[in-house]
Amino acid sequence: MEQSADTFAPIVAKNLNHWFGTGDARKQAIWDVNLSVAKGSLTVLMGPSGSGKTTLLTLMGCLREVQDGSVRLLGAELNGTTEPQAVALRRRLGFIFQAHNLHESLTATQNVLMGLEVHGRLNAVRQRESAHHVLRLLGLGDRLDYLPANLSGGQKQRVAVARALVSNPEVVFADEPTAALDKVSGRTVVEMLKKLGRQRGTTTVMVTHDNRILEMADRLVTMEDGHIVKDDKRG
Ligand SMILES: Nc1ncnc2c1ncn2[C@@H]1O[C@H](COP(=O)(O)OP(=O)(O)OP(=O)(O)O)[C@@H](O)[C@H]1O
Repeated sequence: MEQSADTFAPIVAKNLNHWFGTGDARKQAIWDVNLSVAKGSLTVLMGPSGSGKTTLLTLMGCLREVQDGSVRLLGAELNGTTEPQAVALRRRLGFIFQAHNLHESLTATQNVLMGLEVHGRLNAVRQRESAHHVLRLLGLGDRLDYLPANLSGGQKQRVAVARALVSNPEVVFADEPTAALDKVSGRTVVEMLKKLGRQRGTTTVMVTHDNRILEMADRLVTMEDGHIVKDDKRG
């Protein structure tokens, strides 16, 4: 049997549509989106406010029910998936949202889901070591025991990045992860994601308006009014 690149792609969206609201208020936010994301790559979703970037990211990230069309994530079809299957799948993912705030377009439950996934594979000491290791890589080695109230916005954001990466996720979904960061820490975060892509095959899909990140992406996907209007693969 012939196997296309899609067979091995960690994320494949096909003929994906999504609506919000009901009756007269029903509005289509995603229109016939087709997207296959290669393992180990860093893909940026860009486009104007309201163009559907976050909706697409959360559909691909198993944080929103697929209404119409298909999303295959790490080999599993998300359309019609059960909650236990979704929970098992989310354990293999990392989410970096503007996480010290709640994300406005997600429900409280969806926000909590991002932080709740518990990884029981390591004992407490190893977990602590891993957490310290990632925090140090992100330049927070001297802030290990600080409470969030005593951290700056950028430091809190880097803690959120560490939280997402400590479990070695296979796919990372990030929504404006560098918005609260200065130039150097923004670059550190993206370089870390790229390094994880090279070394471990970690795949990242990121929504960003941050021009500083665009040059580091392997692929720039532009959305307008719920459609993919441009798909620029580099390298
Ligand atoms: N929970 C919701 N209920 C109703 N409409 C929604 C909901 N979430 C998003 N929308 C609508 O869907 C469309 C796409 O929104 P989405 O948040 O995906 O866009 P975006 O490109 O991520 O925008 P931004 O850059 O401002 O975050 C918009 O018209 C938005 O108003």
